[in-house]
Amino acid sequence: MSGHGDPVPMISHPVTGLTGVADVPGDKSISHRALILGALSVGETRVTGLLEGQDVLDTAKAMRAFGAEIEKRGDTWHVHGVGVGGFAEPDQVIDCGNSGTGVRLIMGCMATSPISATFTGDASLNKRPMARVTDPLALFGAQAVGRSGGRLPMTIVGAAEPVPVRYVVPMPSAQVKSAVLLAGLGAPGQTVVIEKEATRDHTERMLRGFGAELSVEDREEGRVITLTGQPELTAQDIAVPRDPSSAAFPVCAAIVTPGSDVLVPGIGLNPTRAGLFTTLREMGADLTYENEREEGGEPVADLRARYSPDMVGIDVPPERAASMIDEYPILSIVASTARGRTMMAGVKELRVKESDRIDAMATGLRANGVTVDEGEDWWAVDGLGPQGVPGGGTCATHLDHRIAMSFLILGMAAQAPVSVDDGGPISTSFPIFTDLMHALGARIEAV
Ligand SMILES: O=C(O)C1=C[C@@H](OP(=O)(O)O)[C@@H](O)[C@H](O)C1
Ligand SMILES: C=C(OP(=O)(O)O)C(=O)O
Repeated sequence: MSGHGDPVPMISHPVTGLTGVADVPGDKSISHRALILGALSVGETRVTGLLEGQDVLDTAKAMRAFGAEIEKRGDTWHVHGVGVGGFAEPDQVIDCGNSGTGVRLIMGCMATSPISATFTGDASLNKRPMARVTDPLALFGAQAVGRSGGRLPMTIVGAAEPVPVRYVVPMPSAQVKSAVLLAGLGAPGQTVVIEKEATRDHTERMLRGFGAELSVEDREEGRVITLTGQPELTAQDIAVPRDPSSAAFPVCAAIVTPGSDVLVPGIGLNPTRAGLFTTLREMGADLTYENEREEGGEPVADLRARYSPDMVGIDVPPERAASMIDEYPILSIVASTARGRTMMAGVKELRVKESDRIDAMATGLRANGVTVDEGEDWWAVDGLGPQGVPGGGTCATHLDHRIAMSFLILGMAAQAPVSVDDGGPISTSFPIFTDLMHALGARIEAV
């Protein structure tokens, strides 16, 4: 359950000299998948470094409702799976809280079992589009009945005799790709998923790691992923790398706050996730990769970010969007303190996240004295230069963790404090955000 209680208004004051080491939590995408694939395996999967954010805790609860046993002992999460085809029918509604990843991946993995389940979420998740997942699940033989416009609450009746599917994903979405692949596990024969633009590939990497037969080919039609259904997945030991999407916040805070020097160790730099860091370096950020290495098959480095007073606006290449899709809110904050215009195109997916992120950021930036232009699939921020943003505004976060964290970082580098109406959702992905930023020298308070 999201457990989202009363709004938590917060204020962030201008500061200088953020310094220290920022140990950010585990990767959210990999944490969801570790629990789901553990539940679909035979044996005991052990997970360390799991993100204990509300989104992932809601996925753990859902996996228990389908029959997996999950418990934490010491620092390790133990998942006793039921095997592919072994899901039980839940006797309660599955509440995925605020999490698009949770609900869409779980719908996928139950859709080729002869069971039904009803899904719901919080006020944000219940506005988000689900037809993008239920359309391909119907091809396997599953049925979905939800609210109008394909919204939650929604019941999925799994296919009793699933057939394999060949599906071209119509939008750049790792959640849709993953839902189809997870459904493909329960269907006999080969399921083929084609994506025109590469999105985060954790599902493919982890399915292989759990023993599935899966191949990926780059062809003219796109990235062609072929999965052989009905495998026996084998339990694994997983060390979850730290989340680049969470690292983005202390990294960007250091870049915009005078006198800062922050080390963010052990960050996964999978190329399908690292677009923000490339973009920041192109804008002139003093951001270096130290101690580059491989961990669990993923490239990892310690990120060192220092105050960067010579940042300039750039055109962010649209083909980079999928590799930094969750980072546009915080990029727009950095852009507001750079010199010149930053153009962000090819980003209409931002309109269907926890909030309409273009609208939420544009409105909040304007309330703090920044000029923003926008169209359906693009937006542009006119930078005011270092310490040039007046600040002083209050920003609506619309149950969106990334909007809340982004504006709290603006407050550190603006001329006057910046407020958010609700910092509560931060705990969905980055429960230690406020403590971690305080340890670096930030001044964020609940008001
Ligand atoms: O697969 C995943 O773990 C995710 C995919 C992305 O969503 P879309 O697939 O909707 O782009 C991203 O925004 C989300 O935070 C996590
Ligand atoms: C979009 C996000 O998550 P989800 O889609 O899982 O709610 C996010 O964390 O920025």
